Amino acid sequence: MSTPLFDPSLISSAVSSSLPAGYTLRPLRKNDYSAFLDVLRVLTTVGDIAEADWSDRYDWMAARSEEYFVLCITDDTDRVVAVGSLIVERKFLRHLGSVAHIEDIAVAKDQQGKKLGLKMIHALDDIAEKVGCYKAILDCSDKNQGFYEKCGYRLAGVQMVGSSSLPA
Ligand SMILES: CC(=O)SCCNC(=O)CCNC(=O)[C@H](O)C(C)(C)COP(=O)(O)OP(=O)(O)OC[C@H]1O[C@@H](n2cnc3c(N)ncnc32)[C@H](O)[C@@H]1OP(=O)(O)O
Repeated sequence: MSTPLFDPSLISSAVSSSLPAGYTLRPLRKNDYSAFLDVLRVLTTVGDIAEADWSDRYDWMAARSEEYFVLCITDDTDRVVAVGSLIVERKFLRHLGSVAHIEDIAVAKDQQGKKLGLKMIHALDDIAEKVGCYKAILDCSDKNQGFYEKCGYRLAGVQMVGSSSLPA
């Protein structure tokens, strides 16, 4: 079994124990390569990522294990069925406060509707609190607003995208 991306003790035992029988919450591991990327494809374009490039990116995140928290939910066969990330942004304001950014939430199509997305958000919220973030924020499309409201989030502000040549 490969080393987890971050300290597994940060994962809420209350959320873990509320998953359906046989499902587990755990940090991303390097050997999740194709399974993790397959779930992410439910969300958006991932592209063809060579295993060596995956490995380099994984190592880069692992070297920043107090900033990058990538979580997986696995089923009773250890298949990755849901993924989600929390990135900690360190600031000067709020007495050197930190903000948690919730990113890249995806549940495999055949596993949606089992509250796995909700549990993923609750587990990430719990990590945000444990590592001392003063708030957790995310961007989502209109069609997912209701999901995040069910997770306890509320609409606040407007997302703006720059007009530069950067792809959206
Ligand atoms: C910050 C970001 O990453 S935004 C990107 C979000 N990801 C995607 O759009 C990828 C494709 N979609 C998915 O992977 C999933 O459908 C998710 C993550 C949106 C939801 O995950 P699921 O596990 O299917 O949802 P879950 O079963 O936890 O639903 C929890 C509650 O939200 C509701 N819900 C789920 N999706 C939606 C939605 N799009 N709109 C409104 N309500 C929703 C459910 O009905 C449920 O309500 P209930 O408690 O009253 O029964």
